[in-house]
This record gives sequence, C-alpha cells and structure tokens, in this order.
Amino acid sequence: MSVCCVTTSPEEEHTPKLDLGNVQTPLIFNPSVLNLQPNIPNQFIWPDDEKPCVDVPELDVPLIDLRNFLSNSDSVSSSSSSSSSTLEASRLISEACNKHGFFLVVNHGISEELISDAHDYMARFFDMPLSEKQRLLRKSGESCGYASSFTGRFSTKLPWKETLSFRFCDDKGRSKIVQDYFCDALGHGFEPFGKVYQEYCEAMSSLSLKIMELLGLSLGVNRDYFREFFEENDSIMRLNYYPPCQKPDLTLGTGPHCDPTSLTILHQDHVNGLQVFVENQWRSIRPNPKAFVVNIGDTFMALSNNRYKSCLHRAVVNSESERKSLAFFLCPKKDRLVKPPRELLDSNTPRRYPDFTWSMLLEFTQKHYRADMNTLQAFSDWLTNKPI
Ligand SMILES: C=C1C[C@]23C[C@H]1CC[C@H]2[C@]1(C)CCC[C@@](C)(C(=O)O)[C@H]1[C@@H]3C(=O)O
Ligand SMILES: O=C(O)CCC(=O)C(=O)O
Ligand SMILES: [Fe+2]
Repeated sequence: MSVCCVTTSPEEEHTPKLDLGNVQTPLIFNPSVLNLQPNIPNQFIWPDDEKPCVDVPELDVPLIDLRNFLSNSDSVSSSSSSSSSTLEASRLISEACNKHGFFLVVNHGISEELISDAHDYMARFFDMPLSEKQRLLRKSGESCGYASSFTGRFSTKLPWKETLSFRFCDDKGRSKIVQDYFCDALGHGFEPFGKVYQEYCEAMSSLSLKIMELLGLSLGVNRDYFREFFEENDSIMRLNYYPPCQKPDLTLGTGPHCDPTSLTILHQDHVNGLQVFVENQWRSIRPNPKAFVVNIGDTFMALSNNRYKSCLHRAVVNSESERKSLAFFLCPKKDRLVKPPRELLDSNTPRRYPDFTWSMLLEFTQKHYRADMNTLQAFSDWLTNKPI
C-alpha cells in the first residue's frame, strides 16, 4: 500500500495531513502500490496495549447445523410447537450467547456459488483504480459508500483496510435497492455486481430472520417476536478488504469493537484474521468456507435487556496476503423502537438501556462516536445527557 497524494477528497478539511517536510499533502490510503514503503505512517500505528499479539489460540466456536431446522415443517409454523432439532439449535445458541455471543452456522441453505460470486466481485471491486472506487466515496456522516481506511474520518488508529458499505431494505422484493445502488453510481456495466449483492443480501436477510426465531426460542420469548421485529429490516452490507501490510504487528485491520447493529452474519475468505476477546484473551476464529460466523450486536443486547452480550472482536492483518470478509449487519427498520419484550423484564431485571431507535444509534456512530467496546453505554449516557 502506498500513501500518496491525489486530488483532495471532499472530506479534506478533516483529512489528517501527512507532513513531508514543509509540503502538507492529504493522507490518502492507496493500496494499489503495496509494500513499497519500508514503514507505515504513524496514523496507522496503534497504541501498545491494542497492538495485535502474535499467534493467538483458536476459539472453539459452537457450530450449529441448520439442516433439520430449515427443512423441518416447524421452521415455518407458528410458535405452537418446535421440533427437537429446533430446540437443540436454540439450546446451542443460548450456550454460545451466554458465553461470548459468537457461533457458526452450517447447512444454512445459501449456495456456495453465490458466496463465491460475492467474494469474486469484491476482489474485482477493490482491484479497481482508486479514482474508480472513489466514485462511490463515503460522504462524511453517512454509513454507505467506499472508504479507504477512513483517512477522512479518523486521525489516529487508522484501520488497515478498504471498505464498501451499502444499504439493503427487506421489502419483499418490491425494490432492488442494492442493484440500483451499483448501476446508478457506476453505470449499467455494474449490473452483474449489483445483481449478485442484491441476491446475497436477500439471502442474508432471510437467514437472519430464521436465526431470530432461534434467538427468540433461546430467550424464552415467542419465536415470532424477534423475527417480526426484523421484518422490513433496513440493513447494512459491508465488504471488508484488508491489503497485506509490511508491519502487521503495528496496526489492525479493524479495531477492537462490539458491532452496534443487531446481528452480524460474516463470511471470511480463507485467510485468518478475525479475533474475539473471550475470558480476557484474544482468540482467533479459524476460517471455514462452509460456515457463516454469526454474532450478537449492541442493538440485540439492548433488545435482550442485557441477557445476551455483544462481543468484543477485531481483525488483524498479515504481511503475506490480502484478506476479505463479507459482513451483513442486520438492522431494524429505522424508526422501530428498540425495547425488550415484556418476557425479559421483571422486578429482578429492570430496564438496562433506554428506549431508542436504530436510526439514532447509527447516527451516533457515524457522526459523534467511533464504535468501540463501550458504544451502547456511551450512547445511553449521550441520550441521557451525561458527559461521555
Ligand atoms: C453500524 C456500523 C458501524 C461500523 C459498521 C457497522 C457495524 C460495525 C461498525 C464498525 C466496523 C466497528 C469498528 C469501527 C468502525 C468505524 C470500522 O472500523 O469500520 C465501525 C463501522 C463504521 O462506523 O463505519
Ligand atoms: O473482517 C472481519 O473478520 C471482521 C470485521 C468486523 O468485525 C466488522 O466489519 O464489524
Ligand atoms: Fe464487527
């Protein structure tokens, strides 16, 4: 990756300046010329207590086989009865979510071809010239668009990654918001890109709603409650591209954080990099091409009245190869009030977080606060006007 100056980005007023003697140039993360610099700019170097550790042990993440649950008649029935396979799946999810909030799902019903196409198109997008990618440049305060290490957004602890984020609305196929996003911004030639990610997001949304049924059962709530809460979801799809780094021990691909969203369904490529903080130790989650990594986010933690915790995790980079991950962030309709179902409230467990909408929390992370491991508490304090 080279750091070089190109025409200023719209966010130049916030772009940290790279001091090359007396010439101030905007800091642009341009990975097209990689590893030509012996070092990395200071803005990408993380504090000692957050630098990655070498060779962390693997985490044995619960693996949930969805075959029977998805094929079983009761996966479409109402809440009247649940088969033993459904109850077993919800038990495994409960176990995982009471430990660290991460689990794997296999036999999820999503075709290997669709997953492979999504990875292939991601590789093709990030291989485009920077000027082409910047046609989708993320605007300040917005969650969608292309970002190269957020150089226009943060001035320190920059992540070693490029991202492309776009919106998906589950409106039962009435709109093709993802396909239109690519075609409107990049032209009709990108229709194949848009079709693949439209189909991928529809599949992610459908899988998310099935997982919401299992989460409802695991919490002793009506199995339709969370599924219906997330119908008409207004979610975020994010493509994470991590170029190889000549100093992987000094920086991070994605800093330590809990996802502010509700549920994340992530597909890693074959390169190790995802780490979860469990029992005071960073643990790696080994890539499994047949599995999606699923984790609870802050918004679901609030919906569960803190019964389930969103989990601290990060992504590390390496000096040998690029790494890619597809992250689908399930989010409720923007104006839907996030509050726990009454089954999760009683005199011993009062409300843990105030009512809020996802729209408010999203704006907080995009305009006021860099999501980390304390986002939800900082947001709650901000809502109740306490100093952060
Ligand atoms: C709502 C979101 C904000 C982030 C993307 C989604 C869910 C994860 C969030 C994020 C990845 C947490 C770490 C910091 C962050 C700035 C990043 O590294 O990308 C976060 C995303 C964001 O604010 O763009
Ligand atoms: O790339 C990864 O493995 C994790 C990325 C992540 O945590 C995120 O985008 O929220
Ligand atoms: Fe995350």
